[in-house]
Amino acid sequence: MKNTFGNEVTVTLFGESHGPAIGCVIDGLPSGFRIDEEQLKQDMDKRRAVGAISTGRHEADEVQFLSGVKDGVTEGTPLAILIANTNVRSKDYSSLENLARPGHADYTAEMRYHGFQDTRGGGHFSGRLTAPIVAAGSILRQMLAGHGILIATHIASLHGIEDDSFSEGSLKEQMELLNGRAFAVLNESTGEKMQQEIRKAAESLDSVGGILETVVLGMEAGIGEPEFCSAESDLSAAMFSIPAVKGVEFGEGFRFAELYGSQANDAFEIREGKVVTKTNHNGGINGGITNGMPIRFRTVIKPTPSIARKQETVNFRTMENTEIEIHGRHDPAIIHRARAVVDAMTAITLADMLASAHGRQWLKGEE
Ligand SMILES: Cc1cc2nc3c(=O)[nH]c(=O)nc-3n(C[C@H](O)[C@H](O)[C@H](O)COP(=O)(O)O)c2cc1C
Ligand SMILES: C=C(O[C@@H]1CC(C(=O)O)=C[C@@H](OP(=O)(O)O)[C@H]1O)C(=O)O
Repeated sequence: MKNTFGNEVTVTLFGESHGPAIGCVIDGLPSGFRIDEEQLKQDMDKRRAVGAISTGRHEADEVQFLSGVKDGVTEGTPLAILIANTNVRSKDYSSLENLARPGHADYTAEMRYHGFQDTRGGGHFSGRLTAPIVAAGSILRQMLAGHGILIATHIASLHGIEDDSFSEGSLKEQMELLNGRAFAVLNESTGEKMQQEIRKAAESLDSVGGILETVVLGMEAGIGEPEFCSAESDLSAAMFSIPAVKGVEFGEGFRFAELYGSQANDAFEIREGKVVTKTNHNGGINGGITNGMPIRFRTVIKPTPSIARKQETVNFRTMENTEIEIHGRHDPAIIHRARAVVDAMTAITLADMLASAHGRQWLKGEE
């Protein structure tokens, strides 16, 4: 099983949705970093399910440190995080046994694990496994913040409803605003419409998806590798590790296809003694290496696969065609919760890249 991400700083995930607990082990951390547990709780709360726009499976998502932390300070040894599963309802899955939920991982899990997988609540494939990712990401994001690196994500669009765009002049203020919001939109009245759209989908026994847009400010130039471990490859590998992510694009992304080179290029200039670009169509990365401009990428989150409508499927043990009706507790949209996971995976990836360049102790603010 390949459940470890990273090189210098690694995060290993474990657990199943209906097991006793889920968690992760973070290795390669610097020693002597004081974790802001209040900030950690706020980050966990951004992913937690609340209200009618999320799954009815509400959990406290309380983070327990099993090792690697003494008196709130990292020891530099493996930091093990445990989050208890306290609200499982496994009977929801008894009528679904051996049926492949369309869009979910039940059939591929069967092919990969030969009948020994636990598919209840999505098993190891569950969105639930993103809770420890957010915990690990929060700790690393706190370290990056000490170096002036700021990460923020908004719901750029949800089922066709578009949020306002980031504006170059007030990027930092917009990012701070987003990080303080439970529902990550720049325009709150658009946010209301999006939440209405999620409730509408749930009422019609359906689900919706959308696009998340992430910006990273304060990332230095010169980080990354030219080909295989390019900044784009590492960040997209991180994004594709998040369940329900089906596409990632940097800068103008697929819109580059419609542009001339003269429109796609970012002209350079010297501003206050620094090399900058006048535009940022390339999303802060050239040749796989950061260029010091804000990193900008978009991630598409598909509609939740488990919907209550009747669907066609198969029983993969009896090899018969059949129909499936899913009556459990599911998110009518994943996107507003996935935003915290995208931020976390961004922090994990950038912390790993920076620790590879400068050494792990640099992360806590030492050269
Ligand atoms: C935060 C979060 C919550 C999720 N909630 C659900 C859910 O309630 N029901 C569901 O069927 N899938 C949910 N998913 C998505 C599935 O886990 C995912 O679609 C499935 O594992 C198949 O993987 P794939 O979509 O990447 O191919 C969630 C994902 C995330 C990130
Ligand atoms: C519990 C969470 O989401 C779960 C993700 C999920 C899936 O298939 O991904 C299926 C559901 O699990 P259950 O059927 O046990 O309620 C969701 O509730 C969570 O994200 O914390």
